[in-house]
Amino acid sequence: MNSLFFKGKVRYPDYELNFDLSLPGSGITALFGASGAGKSTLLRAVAGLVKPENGMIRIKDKTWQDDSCQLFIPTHKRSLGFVFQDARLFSHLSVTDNLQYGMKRIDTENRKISLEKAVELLGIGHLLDRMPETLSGGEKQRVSIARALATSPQIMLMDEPLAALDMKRKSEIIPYLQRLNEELDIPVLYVSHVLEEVSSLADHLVLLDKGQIVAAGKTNEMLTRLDLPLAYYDTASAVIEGNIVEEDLQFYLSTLSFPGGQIYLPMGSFRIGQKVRLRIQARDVSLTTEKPENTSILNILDTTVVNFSDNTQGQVMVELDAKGTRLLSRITSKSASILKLDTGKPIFAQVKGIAVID
Ligand SMILES: Nc1ncnc2c1ncn2[C@@H]1O[C@H](COP(=O)(O)OP(=O)(O)OP(=O)(O)O)[C@@H](O)[C@H]1O
Repeated sequence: MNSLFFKGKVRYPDYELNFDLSLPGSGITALFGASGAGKSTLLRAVAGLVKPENGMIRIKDKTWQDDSCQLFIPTHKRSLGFVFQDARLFSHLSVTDNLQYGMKRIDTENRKISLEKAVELLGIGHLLDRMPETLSGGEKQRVSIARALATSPQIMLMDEPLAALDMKRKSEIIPYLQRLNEELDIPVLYVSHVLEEVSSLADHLVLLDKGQIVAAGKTNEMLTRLDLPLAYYDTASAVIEGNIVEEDLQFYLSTLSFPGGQIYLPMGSFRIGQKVRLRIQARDVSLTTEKPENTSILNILDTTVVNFSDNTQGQVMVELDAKGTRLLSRITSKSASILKLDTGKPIFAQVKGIAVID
């Protein structure tokens, strides 16, 4: 039973959250939605901090709540690591003592992640003797994540862990979260309302709105679905994953291969074989029916039109298929008319800008 299963209803005087979700038991799953959508409430229901009605909360082979047999495991007996927006470290304890505090509560046989491993994964070895008040916001948050990890939890629950940090600190922490995801087999539920954060980190995405689950699925499929609002954000983008297969020292370019083709990237510090995730914004993809020659745009992908949106203020969003990988392109409706856009039509996607995520 390698999956997560959450079902139930949480009722407040002016609000109701309904959920019935089956999610993969590994990777980062983002709970995404506007303020008040119910993301934190769902996380709290998983943690047992609120008790959903008709509830079922199952983490792989462990059942934490099953109302059909009056089972409810209280929060302190659930093996979970909770990370909040503010780090909530014990101010009178050093970093080491903060880390040990959580760990000591776990029986020796259940300690699967050593303190050293948690310290190494979050890169906080140089901070161990410091007191929390001497740490930056980003450092505090890394300690707080390490403290949660050191309890060897069956699941990590993160409630907007980067929200209190500025952009620079955010981008410093994201690689640690990615590493944690690659190296440990602990599922993470990650609450966020920032699309870029979700597309950088999440393998799966649950979209919530006004207490309802709108849709759930793999991140790129969700980002590029034209029937969901994510494709209409100003920063709407697709996320692709591939491997670095070649380096061109003359032109200082690396080639990334993914199922939909090849992409050239500035060489940077990639190594051959490295897995790389890229974000391609819809506004950076233009379309042409003829394969362009003599163009300064290096990345041209062979695609098919899957679907396109109605004309909204002169703009059309186009969903493209590059041999199984979905991309988005935002063009003007005049361009759509010139291109005689139609579903199933083969078309070349010219990618003008790419952001390397990791
Ligand atoms: N203890 C409570 N009592 C009454 N209403 C509550 C309680 N906790 C949350 N709510 C309401 O439930 C709704 C969902 O809140 P929740 O915090 O889950 O949303 P969210 O999606 O996490 O939003 P945000 O991004 O603003 O944190 C809100 O309308 C909120 O006012």
